[in-house]
Amino acid sequence: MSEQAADVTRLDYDGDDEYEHHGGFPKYEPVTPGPDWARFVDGMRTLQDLAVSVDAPDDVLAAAADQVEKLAELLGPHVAPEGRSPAGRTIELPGRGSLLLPPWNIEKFGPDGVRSTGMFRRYHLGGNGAAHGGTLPLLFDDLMGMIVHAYGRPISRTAYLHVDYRAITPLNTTLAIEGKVDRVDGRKTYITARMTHGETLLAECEALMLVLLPGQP
Ligand SMILES: CCCCC/C=C\C/C=C\C/C=C\C/C=C\CCCC(=O)SCCNC(=O)CCNC(=O)[C@H](O)C(C)(C)COP(=O)(O)OP(=O)(O)OC[C@H]1O[C@@H](n2cnc3c(N)ncnc32)[C@H](O)[C@@H]1OP(=O)(O)O
Repeated sequence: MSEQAADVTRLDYDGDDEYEHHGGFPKYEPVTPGPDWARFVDGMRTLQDLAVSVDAPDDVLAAAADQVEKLAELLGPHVAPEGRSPAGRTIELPGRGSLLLPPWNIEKFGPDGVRSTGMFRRYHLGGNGAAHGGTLPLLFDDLMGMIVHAYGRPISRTAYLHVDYRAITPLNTTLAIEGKVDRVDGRKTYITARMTHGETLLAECEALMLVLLPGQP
């Protein structure tokens, strides 16, 4: 892997210390990139699905690996510090344009809560057709972050996230996730959320989010 790709894990590699902070977080602002960004992210999601599902002959894999290496070379020089890539900041795209996040769309965003709908895909398969158990806390954790933000509190850290799995979560089916702030106590924000498939409750979640102290990582 190139040196540029390794830089993804460094938050300050360009030496820029002019961010505004929530605790130690950089300032995140929504962006509206051009249509090629949406096309790129969508294509990468298809590749994620394929990468975990193909059983291809060696010559096909060799050709695919060649192209992947070329793509990494093309993109490597364009790595940006945290908070500067459109990934995670393109609100109108599924998963805010971040491949880390499942491709869900925000439908409601306000002080009375956040709701989003979407589906888990082959990439998120756990076993026997159901979503991997780890993908639900991922989605819930991100939702909690958005709920805190929508409530008007500074970006906070998850102190705990408790998930109760109530029913098997299907793939390739539109599901909903919704949550709201239950109570605030100083730095502490208590939030509850649920994931549903129509009338069926799939999972419930309770979280405690803590406002960070100045400079806290
Ligand atoms: C990206 C957006 C761009 C576009 C913008 C627009 C839209 C987007 C909207 C929003 C943004 C979306 C997403 C947000 C982005 C990021 C979210 C990041 C979320 C995370 O990145 S998540 C990572 C996993 N998370 C951790 O990696 C935490 C590791 N951990 C710690 O960093 C510390 O542990 C910490 C800070 C949690 C606490 O440490 P600390 O020293 O500050 O505080 P302390 O321990 O004193 O606790 C103070 C009081 O909380 C109570 N308390 C604490 N922990 C508790 C527990 N577990 N259970 C019960 N009570 C607890 C104590 O009992 C005490 O209570 P009391 O005051 O009553 O005594």
